[in-house]
Amino acid sequence: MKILIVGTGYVGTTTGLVFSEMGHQVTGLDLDDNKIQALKSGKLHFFEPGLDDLLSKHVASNQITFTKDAETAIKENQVIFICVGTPQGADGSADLIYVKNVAETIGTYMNQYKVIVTKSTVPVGTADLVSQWVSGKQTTPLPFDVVSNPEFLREGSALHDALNPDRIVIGTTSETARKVMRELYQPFNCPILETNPKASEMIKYASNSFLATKISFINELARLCDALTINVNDVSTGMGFDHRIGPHFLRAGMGYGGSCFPKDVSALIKTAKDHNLPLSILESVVNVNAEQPLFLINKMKSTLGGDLKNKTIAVLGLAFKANTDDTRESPSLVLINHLTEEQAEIRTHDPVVKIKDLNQFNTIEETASGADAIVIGTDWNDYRDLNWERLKSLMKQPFIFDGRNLVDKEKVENLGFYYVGVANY
Ligand SMILES: NC(=O)c1ccc[n+]([C@@H]2O[C@H](COP(=O)([O-])OP(=O)(O)OC[C@H]3O[C@@H](n4cnc5c(N)ncnc54)[C@H](O)[C@@H]3O)[C@@H](O)[C@H]2O)c1
Ligand SMILES: O=c1ccn([C@@H]2O[C@H](COP(=O)(O)OP(=O)(O)O[C@H]3O[C@H](CO)[C@@H](O)[C@H](O)[C@H]3O)[C@@H](O)[C@H]2O)c(=O)[nH]1
Repeated sequence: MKILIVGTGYVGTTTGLVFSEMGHQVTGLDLDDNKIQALKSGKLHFFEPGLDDLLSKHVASNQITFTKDAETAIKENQVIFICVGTPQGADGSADLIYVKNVAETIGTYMNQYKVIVTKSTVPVGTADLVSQWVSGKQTTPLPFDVVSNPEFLREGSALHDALNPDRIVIGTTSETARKVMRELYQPFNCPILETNPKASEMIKYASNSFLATKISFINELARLCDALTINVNDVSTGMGFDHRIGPHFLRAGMGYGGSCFPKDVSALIKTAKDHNLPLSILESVVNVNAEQPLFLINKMKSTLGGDLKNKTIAVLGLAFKANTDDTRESPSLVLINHLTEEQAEIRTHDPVVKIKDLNQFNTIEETASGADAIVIGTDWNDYRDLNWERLKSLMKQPFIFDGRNLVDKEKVENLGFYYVGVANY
């Protein structure tokens, strides 16, 4: 099949490469010239393990090509995937400006029947809006169908997740489009749910919101565990053995971040408010998440003598989680903001992310030099087993605040560190 992917970010690039791998002829379209130039030369413009090999392979064989030419790309492809961003708007809703722009561009240039597939995360009712936006730009009425096909991949394991999804959701009312989607997903060995566009759109928000709820649940419980000196990791493990609960997304830490959970939970809350049906559980999920970095800040204050003014804090990790260069809504950056408000001196490190103006150092040793405390901000494997003896000799005071419960507490305590995790006893 000939497939057009509009938006070559984390989702679009991964999706395009997975379809290339399945033998389809893929075109990636983006407005951003830098991204297109990089991708054309086989270079990934973001960090995502494993994806660069697949990119060079399929660029070399021409199984995937990249362009900025929307008109030609739309005319030449019958199946079009919309993979552009849907960031959080000022009122909490998903901003559909990029989706609208793509839909109108398709309407302007389409020359024959198209299957328009929305992979971006979009609120309930967007499939109807996409139809209106496409029709609104057509000068001669041409047939098309809109399909909702949400994406569930995670950054850091995007390729694995896209190749091995837990499920595929196809939301359409068109038999023709359904057949095309079935053929496209035929090689995948997972449940395929066929439903209408609205249910499909809701499944995506419900899934992310439920996962965020699990995280806020365990984070709030961690605060109680901490007060009772109970190891929350043991509690998660014990709960997780119950199949009805499951072991995943019960890791206590600094709260969830990233380009999805914060904005998607917020968008679902806004949808509910618009229908006068407040989602009180999700509102609490957001509140707990906003408070969570303060748990660590308060621990730091009480441990380091009441306040953090002029204390030198080495923050290890800037990405919102391990194995990505994405810092959108990163809990580590939220923590750094709090530390800055507390007038702490901050030194930072990340194996992949480079941010100007963040007093960043290339090595962990440099970052820790003269520090009153090390904070683990991201669960990078690189920080799991450090040369703690050496770091201790470089630090002013041997304090570790582990926002991810990553470090071996016993080991560092035996080396003379004072360790504080998130109810990690
Ligand atoms: N990142 C994830 O892990 C993930 C997972 C599942 C779903 N999603 C959803 O997928 C969507 C995309 O997310 P992302 O993280 O890949 O975003 P991204 O910001 O990495 O990429 C979006 C791309 O779209 C391009 N773009 C914007 N308008 C365009 C236009 N009119 N024509 C062509 N290109 C255009 C941008 O230049 C950018 O390269 C969002 O709705 C997101 O919620 C993301
Ligand atoms: O037990 C856990 C699991 C995750 N997190 C945090 O939660 C956030 C999100 O993590 P994760 O879900 O692994 O990353 P994303 O790439 O944001 O993926 C989520 O968001 C995507 C975009 O919608 C969806 O496609 C995925 O299914 C969904 O997992 C990160 O800050 C994690 O550190 C925790 O604090 N505790």
